[in-house]
Amino acid sequence: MNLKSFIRDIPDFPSKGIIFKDITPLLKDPAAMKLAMDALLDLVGNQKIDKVVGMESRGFFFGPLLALNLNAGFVPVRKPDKLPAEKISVIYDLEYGTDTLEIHKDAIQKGDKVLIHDDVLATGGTAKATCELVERLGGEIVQCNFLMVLDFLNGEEKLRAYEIRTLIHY
Ligand SMILES: O=P(O)(O)OC[C@H]1O[C@H](OP(=O)(O)OP(=O)(O)O)[C@H](O)[C@@H]1O
Ligand SMILES: Nc1ncnc2[nH]cnc12
Repeated sequence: MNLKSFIRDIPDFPSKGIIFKDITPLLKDPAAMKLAMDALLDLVGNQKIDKVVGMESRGFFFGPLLALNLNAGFVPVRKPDKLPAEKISVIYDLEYGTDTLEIHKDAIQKGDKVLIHDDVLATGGTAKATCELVERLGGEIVQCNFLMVLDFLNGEEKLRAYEIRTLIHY
């Protein structure tokens, strides 16, 4: 089974010139989901993880599954004004605009070993911003893992300080 065959291109979404990589065909197929989850877990190996941090919204699909399998907690990093308790924020650049991300102040303990997970690494703005939030709270980033990376956007350049692992390259 080839995971790439479960990811479809949607041209000009969400704006003209963007080829959107849609993972909903993968999500609706249980065998493909299991294959992707097991492969993401293999990327982590037996490294100790205390918290899996997933970014809104597509980091929420696999993030909690990875956390359960790693015997770790799951921490959501969310778009503005969604988290209810005390939080910190960071502004970041997207392939198509800018946005803000937030995390609860009590989500990470000092010294927590953290796995960052998202579906796509594009320009790297989202992942870099998330790493900054985690580190401001004292977390240690063990790995950032992604279902796919859009190599032509050079996101890995922004994340040179971290271990980056990805299942699929475009
Ligand atoms: O590497 P970057 O250029 O930062 O882009 C990657 C991010 O863009 C997408 O999320 P988006 O902000 O579109 O939000 P969504 O998951 O809610 O659709 C994707 O799920 C990543 O989080
Ligand atoms: N081209 C793309 N497809 C899906 N998600 C994205 N996030 C940023 N760029 C993307």
